[in-house]
Amino acid sequence: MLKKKEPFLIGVAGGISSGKSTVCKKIIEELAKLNSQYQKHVLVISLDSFYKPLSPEELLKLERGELNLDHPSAFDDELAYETLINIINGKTVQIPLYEKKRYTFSGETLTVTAEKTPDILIIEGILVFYYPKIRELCQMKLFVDCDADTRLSRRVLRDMSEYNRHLDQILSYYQKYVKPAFEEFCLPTKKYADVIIPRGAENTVAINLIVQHLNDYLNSSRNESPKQEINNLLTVSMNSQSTSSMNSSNSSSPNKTPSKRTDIPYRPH
Ligand SMILES: Nc1ncnc2c1ncn2[C@@H]1O[C@H](COP(=O)(O)OP(=O)(O)O)[C@@H](O)[C@H]1O
Ligand SMILES: O=c1ccn([C@@H]2O[C@H](COP(=O)(O)O)[C@@H](O)[C@H]2O)c(=O)[nH]1
Repeated sequence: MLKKKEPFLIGVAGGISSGKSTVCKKIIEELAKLNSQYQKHVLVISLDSFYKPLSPEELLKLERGELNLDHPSAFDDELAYETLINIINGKTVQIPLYEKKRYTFSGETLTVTAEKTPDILIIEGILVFYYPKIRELCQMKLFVDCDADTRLSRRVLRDMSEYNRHLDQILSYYQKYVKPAFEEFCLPTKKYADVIIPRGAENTVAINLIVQHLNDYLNSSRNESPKQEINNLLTVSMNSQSTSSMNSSNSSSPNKTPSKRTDIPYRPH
């Protein structure tokens, strides 16, 4: 068997509740529709998996609404970068799954082995394009655009119905941290996007263009054997189902490699 091509890395950024996870799922669904004998594996990782664990003191601060989880310092971007590099290099990695509701890791991990190296790897999160090393690793950068009112109303609904949070707590946290962090750290990264997607997954024109580009890339991956068919959409995230893994497929076709990336550092075991 010939060596498998390294994964094509897509970054998906956008404000809170802008529809990042939904766009990822839609891309996966549409890719799967372009069905043929070559099964393709798409892995979605959430930047949530790289939240820095909170100490008991920090948890108390969070309870008092005094800890900013929307700030770049809340994430271990170096660990996120190394994990992406290791997946790209076909190393086995453990990705911890995060539970937003409880502000902590679930204790479960997703193991990505060399055999399970994806054809397409997606990293999604509010600050994916904030960190230069992660941003520069992405071969396709998508920014999901959504107005602030819609995002806030979705956030209120989610936090109240799924996380049992109180309205006054949600709104004060939003005003104090979420909105300023969006304006200072997330929105300015929109300029790095290759594609800005208004209306998120509803934007079928944008989704179809993206899927077509990915399908061209997948069709150029001729140096591999057909993979076994796995289940369609295996959701592994404990929060908003943002870390998910699935197979899609493509037909055989021409050799075309849209990849821009040439300098992936090699990380030994
Ligand atoms: N285009 C859309 N139209 C209507 N509702 C949407 C749309 N995209 C996402 N949603 C809903 O908004 C909420 C947040 O979407 P999600 O994809 O989880 O956002 P994010 O990953 O950016 O936090 C979910 O309840 C989702 O079903
Ligand atoms: O434990 C946590 C960590 C973060 N959050 C909030 O989530 C949003 C970002 O999530 P999206 O899915 O991208 O909308 C951010 O505003 C954090 O404050 C949380 O609720 N719990």
